[in-house]
Amino acid sequence: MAHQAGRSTESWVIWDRFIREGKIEPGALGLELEASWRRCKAAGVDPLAGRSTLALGSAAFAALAERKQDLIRVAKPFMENLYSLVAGSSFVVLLFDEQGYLLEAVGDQDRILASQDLNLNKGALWAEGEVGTNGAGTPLVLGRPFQVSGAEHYCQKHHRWTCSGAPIVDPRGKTIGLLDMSGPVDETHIHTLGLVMAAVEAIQHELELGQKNQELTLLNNRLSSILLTVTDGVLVLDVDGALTQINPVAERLLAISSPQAAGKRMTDLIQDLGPIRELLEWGQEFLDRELELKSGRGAIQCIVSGKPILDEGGVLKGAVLFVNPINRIKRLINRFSGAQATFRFEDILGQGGVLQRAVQLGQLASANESNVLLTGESGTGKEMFAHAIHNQSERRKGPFVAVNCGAIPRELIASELFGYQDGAFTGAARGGRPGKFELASGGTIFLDEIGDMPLEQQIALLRVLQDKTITRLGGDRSFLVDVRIICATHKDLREDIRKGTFRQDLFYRLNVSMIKLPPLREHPEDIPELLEAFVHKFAARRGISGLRIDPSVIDILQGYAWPGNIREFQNVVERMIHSVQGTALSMSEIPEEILHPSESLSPAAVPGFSCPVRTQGPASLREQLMAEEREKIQTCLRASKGNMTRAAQELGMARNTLYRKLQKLGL
Ligand SMILES: Nc1ncnc2c1ncn2[C@@H]1O[C@H](COP(=O)(O)OP(=O)(O)OP(=O)(O)O)[C@@H](O)[C@H]1O
Repeated sequence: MAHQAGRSTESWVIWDRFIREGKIEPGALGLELEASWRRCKAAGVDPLAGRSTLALGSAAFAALAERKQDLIRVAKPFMENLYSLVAGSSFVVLLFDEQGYLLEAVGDQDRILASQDLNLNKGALWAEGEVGTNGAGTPLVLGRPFQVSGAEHYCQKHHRWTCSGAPIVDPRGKTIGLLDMSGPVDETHIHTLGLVMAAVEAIQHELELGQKNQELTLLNNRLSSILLTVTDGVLVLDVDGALTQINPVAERLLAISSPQAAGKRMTDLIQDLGPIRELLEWGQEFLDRELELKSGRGAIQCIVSGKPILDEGGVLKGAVLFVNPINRIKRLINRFSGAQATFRFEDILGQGGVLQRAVQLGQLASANESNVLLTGESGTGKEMFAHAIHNQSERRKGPFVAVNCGAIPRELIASELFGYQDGAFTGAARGGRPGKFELASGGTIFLDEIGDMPLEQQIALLRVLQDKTITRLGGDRSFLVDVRIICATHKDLREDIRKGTFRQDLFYRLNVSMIKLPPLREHPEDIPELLEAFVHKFAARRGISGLRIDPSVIDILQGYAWPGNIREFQNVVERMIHSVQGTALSMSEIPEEILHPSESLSPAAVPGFSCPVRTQGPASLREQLMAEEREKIQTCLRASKGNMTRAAQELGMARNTLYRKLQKLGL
């Protein structure tokens, strides 16, 4: 080590001159070292000292050690390893944090103790600004490995040392600490720095691995909690189609436990792999295909989507399947398509005998499962009755699916009712589609306008009624469907049977309970109740309260034939409420067509009209009512001596309404 001794003497001369005169021969010292000395001088570091005077208290050090526990844990074995290479040569291996606080020391205990006068204790600060140029603080300032030997140290007390330090950086490049190896100056060797750098490299690698492991564990935990919480059944497969993982939903669905599933292959769970084959062979993903899976409780129809699992190089490593039982999907479809019955028997207004008889029959029908045929003119409340029957039946929690057979093009009725299989016809959606019968499973299907159903579909419907099974278009399997059927028609089906447009056998099957809903003209006694309810409903919508109903209004409305029945009645009341101005609903709000019905709509012109015929036609009645109203207004005006505001108050109407009425009545 003679050359080291020479270098040391040389350095000491340079150091001595710098300390005394502040001068350095150009090129006498490396640039970084010279810059470090100048920083120390500027910071007022005492060159004759060198003892760390700044140290953390035990609590602060404990907190630091806890923060740095990963670094200390990872670095410690490398420090011991490094020390073992130089054991007995009075070297110590030191670990600092990024500010220069000593975290850990491994080495010759005597040597460490001997350096206590420099305060080489854990928690002591060895930053350059504290103890001058040194093997810890200076590499931390430079941000790179650096060796400081003998008189290269700024403080004289360190001149018997050689120190090699290298910063430790995390995977993102942030300095998190420093490893230093220090020993007697006569042991100075440039390879020492190399050893330290190699150890730092290994520590960094280990830290990176640790972090990746942590990230993987985190990812794994997240994946596990996703698998535990998703509402889909999830099956993870390897490339050979063996199950590697299933979530609890899939366990319940397939009625197998995770350990049982572990030994299974996909072929054990499904007869025909279908799109799963391409998924496992080519990584071809698929969405929402209907497949039949074997569960511990038998076959279950499911909607399945599959995604490949690829490695970084895009090589297929397995697949994941998302499975949903089709019944759940059906429930969702029904919920979002509004397949729910809203009305109950309490909503059906009218205490009249004919209507109440229909209500009683409806209530009887809800107590059993028989098919119901509702007949009656349009707007008599057939659909309302169907809702009420469903809502009072055992099936009230199931879906209520309404199909208007008259509104679907003939050629689509079959696919709409019975669904279709994948590829059943051009334009059919991929994966097939369930029909209304399947969607109504567990509930009620309401076939409105059944009289409009084409003959060939009547045969198919008859089969459903007989076997309680349906076959999708293009499909070869029959499904059992558990559906209650309620039909409605405004037609005379017996007449259609005679004409040959409706099948007699179907009629008898559907007609187990027949409920005939009366036209409104057959129960005019219900008009006051209906009027009051509808007035209340529509007035509330307009924010009007306490509206009186002029008795003449009821009279006129009861005298009208209502060919559109309660639907028409309801619409008329709504229009009247929209035009009402005062605090009473009077004759002037009654629409013209009710006051002066055209011949075709007059009571006598409506077939089956059977309400008591009024002695006065609506037109003369109207004249009489108008005369009454004119008289009433004139009396009021006389009493108020022409004061319009007072007269309007007396009449219970707004001033504007009174003006309008005066005009209309020709006053
Ligand atoms: N008794 C009733 N009480 C209250 N509202 C009723 C009554 N009957 C019918 N309505 C109302 O009249 C309207 C028409 O009823 P619904 O649709 O049930 O008649 P429909 O006989 O099925 O008609 P269509 O044959 O034209 O389909 C609905 O708004 C319904 O709420």
